[in-house]
Amino acid sequence: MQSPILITGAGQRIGLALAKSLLANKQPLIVTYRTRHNSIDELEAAGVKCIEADFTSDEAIADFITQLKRTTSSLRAIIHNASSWDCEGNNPDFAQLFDNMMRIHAKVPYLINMACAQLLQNSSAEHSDIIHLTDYVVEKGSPKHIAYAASKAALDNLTKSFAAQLAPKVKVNSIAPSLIIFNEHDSAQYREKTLKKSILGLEPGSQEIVNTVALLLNSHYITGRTLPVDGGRHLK
Ligand SMILES: NC(=O)C1=CN([C@@H]2O[C@H](COP(=O)(O)OP(=O)(O)OC[C@H]3O[C@@H](n4cnc5c(N)ncnc54)[C@H](OP(=O)(O)O)[C@@H]3O)[C@@H](O)[C@H]2O)C=CC1
Ligand SMILES: Nc1nc2c(c(=O)[nH]1)N=C([C@H](O)[C@@H](O)CO)CN2
Repeated sequence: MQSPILITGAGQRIGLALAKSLLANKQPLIVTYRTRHNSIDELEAAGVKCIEADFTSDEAIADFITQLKRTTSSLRAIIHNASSWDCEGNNPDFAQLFDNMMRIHAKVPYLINMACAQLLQNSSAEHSDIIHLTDYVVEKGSPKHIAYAASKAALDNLTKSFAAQLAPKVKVNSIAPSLIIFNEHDSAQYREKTLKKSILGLEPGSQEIVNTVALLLNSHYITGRTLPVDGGRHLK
């Protein structure tokens, strides 16, 4: 029996695309969701263990970990996807924003990884994986998303530490996307400006991350690294 893969924040967009792709390959899944999108009903009907988790406090994180450990004794992989793309322009309470960004992007992955290392070791697969979804802005910062970028940089650093600590059984890597999919509310002006930020100039869609996750899951020799998925944005 294959050990399940855990995906956090799988109710929509990239996380949901990852869940659907892995499910299509008969991979057992456990997902977290905050909002009960219709997609969660569909995943549940398809046999996915869906755990409600709004990671807004240490207690909520601990409660999720307790539920997870009641659900499985092993894990093939953990994909830390849950994220909030919030910014200083939307939040005058910078202290609260900073705490929220650090919690969802660094504290949640840190605490789950610390608590679940043995579950990953228990997998019957040759390797287990932790995959952190970071962001291109780890490389250069982001003047309009300062706390967000710093929190993703913290997550990037966790990749290196956990890779060293959990080798050789567990590989730990980051995927650092730039634009993958726009949000529904993004204006035509924002879309045009954003597409010009990379030298490939396109909105690739979630499949690009699905492919990158598959590459990492099938690798036997990549760990402690970041795979950039950014259309050559660094060359602009
Ligand atoms: N989309 C893109 O172009 C890019 C994405 N990335 C990264 O890729 C990953 C996936 O991106 P995308 O699909 O756009 O992500 P979303 O912005 O759609 O968020 C993913 C999920 O995270 C959940 N979430 C947010 N806050 C919390 C919380 N406090 N507790 C629990 N769950 C929470 C959301 O729940 P709910 O459904 O309730 O809102 C949502 O379903 C993210 O880590 C993102 O930072 C990086 C660069 C570009
Ligand atoms: N949690 C999220 N993080 C990010 C998103 C998003 O929609 N949700 N979007 C981006 C942008 O696409 C950016 O990469 C390009 O403007 C970044 N992070």
